[in-house]
Amino acid sequence: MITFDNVTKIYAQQSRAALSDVNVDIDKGEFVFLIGQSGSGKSTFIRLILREYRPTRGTLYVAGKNLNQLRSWKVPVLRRQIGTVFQDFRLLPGKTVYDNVAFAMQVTGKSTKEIRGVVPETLELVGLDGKEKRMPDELSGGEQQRVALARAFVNRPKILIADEPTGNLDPATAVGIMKVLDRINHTGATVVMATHDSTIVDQMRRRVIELSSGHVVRDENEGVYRNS
Ligand SMILES: Nc1ncnc2c1ncn2[C@@H]1O[C@H](COP(=O)(O)OP(=O)(O)OP(=O)(O)O)[C@@H](O)[C@H]1O
Repeated sequence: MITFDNVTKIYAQQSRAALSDVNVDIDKGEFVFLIGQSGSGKSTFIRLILREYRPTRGTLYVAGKNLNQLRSWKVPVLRRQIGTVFQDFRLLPGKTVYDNVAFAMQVTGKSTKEIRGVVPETLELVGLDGKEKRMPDELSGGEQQRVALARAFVNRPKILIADEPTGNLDPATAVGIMKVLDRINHTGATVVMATHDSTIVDQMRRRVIELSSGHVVRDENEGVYRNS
C-alpha cells in the first residue's frame, strides 16, 4: 500500500537530509506507529505520502501509484484515498458535527441520499451518535477528535494518516481515540500514526518504525516505544 524505495528528502537550502535512504513497505491493513524525536523526519515521511513534496532521490509508491511520476492534476485523486487527522482537530467551527462530516462527502460529489446513509453510520463507528447537532465548541477535545476521525474516514479511504492524534488529549481520552483508530483499522484501512505517546505505543503493540535524524533505526512488529 505504501513503499519507500531508498527515499531521501532534502529540503531546499538545507544541507542535511530530512529523510535519508528510507526503505519501508507497509501492506494493506497494517497499523504502523511512526516514532522518533522532534526533527527526526516523521512529518516529512507523512508529507511525502500525501505528495506535498516529492523525494529528492528514490521512489515512493502509494496505493499503487508511483508518486514521483504522478501528475499534479491527479494529486487530489490520490488524497481522496488518504484520510488525515491531526493533533489540532481542524474542524469547521461554524458547522455542526453532522455537517462537518457530511461536508467531506459533499466536496467529493456524493449524493444527499448517500450522505444521509453513510454519515450516521460513520458517527456511530466513532462513538458520536446522538451528538449530530452539536457545534464543535460544545464538544470535549476527545469528541472533537472523534469528529475529525469520522470526517477522515467517511469516504472510506484506503489509508488513514494520523499525525499526533492524541497529542492534545488526556491519557483516558487518548485510549478512546485509539479504540476508534483500531476499529477503523479492522475495517481493512491501513493506518499510519506519528506519535510521541509511549504509553499508547506500549499498550497497542503494533508495528513500530523509529526514525532518528532521517534514518529508519528500527522497524519491528509488535514493538514498544523504547527498545531496551
Ligand atoms: N519545510 C521545511 N523546510 C526546511 N526544512 C524542513 C522543513 N520541514 C522540516 N524541515 C527539517 O527537516 C527535518 C525533519 O523534520 P520533520 O518535521 O519531518 O520532523 P518530525 O519528526 O516530524 O518532528 P516533530 O516531532 O517536531 O513534528 C528537521 O531538521 C526540520 O528542521
